[in-house]
Amino acid sequence: MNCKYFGICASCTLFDKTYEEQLNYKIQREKERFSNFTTMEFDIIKSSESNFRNRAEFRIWWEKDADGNEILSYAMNDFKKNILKIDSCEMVSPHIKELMPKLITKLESDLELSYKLFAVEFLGSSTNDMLVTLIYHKKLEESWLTKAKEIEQKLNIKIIGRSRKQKIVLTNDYINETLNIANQDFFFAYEENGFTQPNTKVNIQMIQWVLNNTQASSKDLCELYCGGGNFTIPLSTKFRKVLATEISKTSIKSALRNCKLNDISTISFIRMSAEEFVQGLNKVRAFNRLKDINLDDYEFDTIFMDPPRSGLDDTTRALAKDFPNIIYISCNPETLHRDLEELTKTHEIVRFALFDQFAFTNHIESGVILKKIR
Ligand SMILES: C[S@@+](CC[C@H](N)C(=O)[O-])C[C@H]1O[C@@H](n2cnc3c(N)ncnc32)[C@H](O)[C@@H]1O
Repeated sequence: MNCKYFGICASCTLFDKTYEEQLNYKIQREKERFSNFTTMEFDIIKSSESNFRNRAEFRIWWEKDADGNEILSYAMNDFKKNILKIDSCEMVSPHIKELMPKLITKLESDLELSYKLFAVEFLGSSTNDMLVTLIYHKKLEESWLTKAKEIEQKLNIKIIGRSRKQKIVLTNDYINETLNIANQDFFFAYEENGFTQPNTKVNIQMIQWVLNNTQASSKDLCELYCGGGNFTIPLSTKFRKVLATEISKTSIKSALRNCKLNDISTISFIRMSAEEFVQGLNKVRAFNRLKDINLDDYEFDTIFMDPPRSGLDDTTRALAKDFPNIIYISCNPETLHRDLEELTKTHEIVRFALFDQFAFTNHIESGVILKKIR
């Protein structure tokens, strides 16, 4: 990657390798890790080599120049955990990269906007929508709002101001995204505080891979950890009905909005933790949140799970074993390996993919399709 901070900034831990070298290193590492389950060829989905992240967060660093003027810089940690001032980043999308210097110049020129500014978060879309969250260590007053509105208009972005117990939304708190999957446009609104996949091009290919490896079914899909419906909405085209659950209120709000945007009426989104949903489905406990859902109406043949780094808990793992088909997307190969120890007692792996969602870092996303054997 053509980055002047490569090897200094701690974000890209595999800085000493070319794109292909870092990818091959991760492929070999994961082949070895999962060799006790499968020796099949993995499907490999590559990232762009630079400018692939549609969200990014930077600290703000303050200092005085020789004339006593306040100078603002974006900052990251270096490998020794010291502050590293940066003026650009090769990981972020072209839109974020282009906006970074313009924004810092505007912020720096106005004390109302720059004073006690602590961090900046960018959330962009491939349709060029851009949400910028400015995080402060001070109470935001009406005077801040006026100034923030000015740069919102000048830079054609949406601004949110955050401080302790304060969230000020100037226009709205989401961005619009359109993903073209299998020649069909799917529409999403990504909430500022909800989970979104960081690498849009790899995300599109992950969804595509899941669709390619899912047979159209006259039965139903059960999804856990559904976020804002990133997989749910395209995948719903393959099933009669979908029941999808997720712990975050923000993500469920986003999922419901996304369903409307795509005019889909076959999905029910419920805010529940995976652990609670297992209790509800097994009728161990009654939940008010499930009162409008007749669980007996569903005839599930597939479970789709995209859990956080901690992977599945014991009860969710046990539940998954009852389904004929399991689709498991994982951002942590260690917990995926642990979960497969159990899932492969009843299911066989029929397809395995590695998605290089986090290029130049040690992280890699995996996808596994399992079918019931007994
Ligand atoms: C890796 S994200 C996947 C989201 C979605 N599949 C996507 O592609 O955007 C994991 C999601 O699990 C949710 N989550 C975390 N812990 C959970 C739990 N115990 N039960 C249900 N959902 C949980 C998070 O809020 C997050 O939205």
